[in-house]
Amino acid sequence: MAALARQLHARGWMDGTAGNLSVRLPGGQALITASGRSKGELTAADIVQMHAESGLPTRCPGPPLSAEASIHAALYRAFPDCGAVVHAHPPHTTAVAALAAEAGAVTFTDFEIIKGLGATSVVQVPVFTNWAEVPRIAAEISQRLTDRQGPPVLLIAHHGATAWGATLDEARNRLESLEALCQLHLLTDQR
Ligand SMILES: CSCCC(=O)C(=O)COP(=O)(O)O
Ligand SMILES: [Zn+2]
Repeated sequence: MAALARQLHARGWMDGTAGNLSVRLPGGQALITASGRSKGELTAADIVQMHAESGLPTRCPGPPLSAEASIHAALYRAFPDCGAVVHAHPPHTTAVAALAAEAGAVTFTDFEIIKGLGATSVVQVPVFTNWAEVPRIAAEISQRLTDRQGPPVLLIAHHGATAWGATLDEARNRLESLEALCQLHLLTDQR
C-alpha cells in the first residue's frame, strides 16, 4: 500500500494529503490508510484496520481512518469480489469530474483504453456530488451502484476518482485507464 501510494503521490495524483487506499483482508476486515497523512511517506503506523463492510475501526483508540472509509466500505458491500479500493485526485480525471458535475455521468466512446475499464466501445462513468458529509456520498454510491455491469470506477465532482478491483494492482490499472481516458476526452474537446 505504501509503495503504491508513493508512486501515485510522485505522479501528482495524491498532492498534499489527498488520496486513500484500502485492501480487504480475509475474515471481514480491511486495511486502510489513516486520514491526513502524506501519501508519499506512509509507514506501517499510517495503516489502520477497519471492518470492511461497515467502515468502522476495529481498534480504538488508534490513528483516524481515512475520511473516505465509508466510501470504501460501500464498495466492499456492493461488490463481494472487490479486494482493493484506490482513491486519488488525478488532474484530468478531476477536471472531467468537475465539468460533468451537473450531468451526473460522463460517457466515453471509442478510445482503445476503454478496454482498461472492461468495456468495448462505450462506457458511462457515474459522477457523484461531493457532499461535505462523506457518508452521504457513500449512501448515494450504495443506492446507485447496484448494477454489476457498470465500470469499476466512479467520479466525485470537483474532487477526484475512486477505482476498485480484485487487487490493488487491478484497481491501480483501472484508475490509470480512467486518467488516460479523461486526458484524451479533454484533448479531443468532448465536453
Ligand atoms: C487534502 S485532500 C482532502 C481529503 C481527501 O479528499 C482525500 O482524498 C484524503 O482524505 P484522507 O482522510 O484519506 O486523508
Ligand atoms: Zn479525495
